[in-house]
Amino acid sequence: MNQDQLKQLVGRAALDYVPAGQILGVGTGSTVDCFIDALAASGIQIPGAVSSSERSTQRLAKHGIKVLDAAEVTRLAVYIDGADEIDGRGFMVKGGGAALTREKIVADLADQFVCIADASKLVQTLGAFPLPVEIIPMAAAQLTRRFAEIGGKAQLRGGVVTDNGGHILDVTGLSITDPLAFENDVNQWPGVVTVGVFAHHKASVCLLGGADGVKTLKF
Ligand SMILES: O=C(CO)[C@H](O)[C@H](O)COP(=O)(O)O
Repeated sequence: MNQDQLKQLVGRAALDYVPAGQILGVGTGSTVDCFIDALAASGIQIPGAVSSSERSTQRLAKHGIKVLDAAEVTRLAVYIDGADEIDGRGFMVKGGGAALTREKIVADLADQFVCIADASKLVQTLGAFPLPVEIIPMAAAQLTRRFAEIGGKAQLRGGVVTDNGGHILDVTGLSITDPLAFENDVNQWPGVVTVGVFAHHKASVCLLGGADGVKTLKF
């Protein structure tokens, strides 16, 4: 199976976690696109979804799935989203699709984070994938220097403006051995909107698609 087929496989597997009759949190990315398509085809009835991006909102709406504002809900049982990297403890790097801030906001509303990913996303240590950081544009130069101080090389993602009007720095050269401390630390830097380490909002479950099918990792 190629990567696209694995994404479709885990997208379908995630249907088992959809709480019928309840509002669902929906992430962003190509794996989530597969999930949204599978959800629409499944016939599972939900009253609506809280979406983490304009991209997912459009796809949900295209399928006739009602999209609710985050302010309309106080709690979600389940949030389903992809990841750029996930480690053996459920800590993740996210934001390859530039939706990390809204993803963290929707994840914060949810009791359970179901990560759907192909097996290439499972890593020993976070950091090989360039770490996305949403920033206030004015802070780009100073934040680039701050990342350099901890061994990271930050590059502005050209031509990208997030759904929130922010910019994205992609940071290479990091080895994130303590994701909780790293997230705490970088979140304090002025100009950082959201760092793409999801440690405080880690996965509860990961459905990992590989050659042998879907493996369920619980954290
Ligand atoms: O964090 C994300 C978007 O901001 C995505 O979940 C992450 O980039 C994985 O994307 P894909 O499913 O396309 O591999």
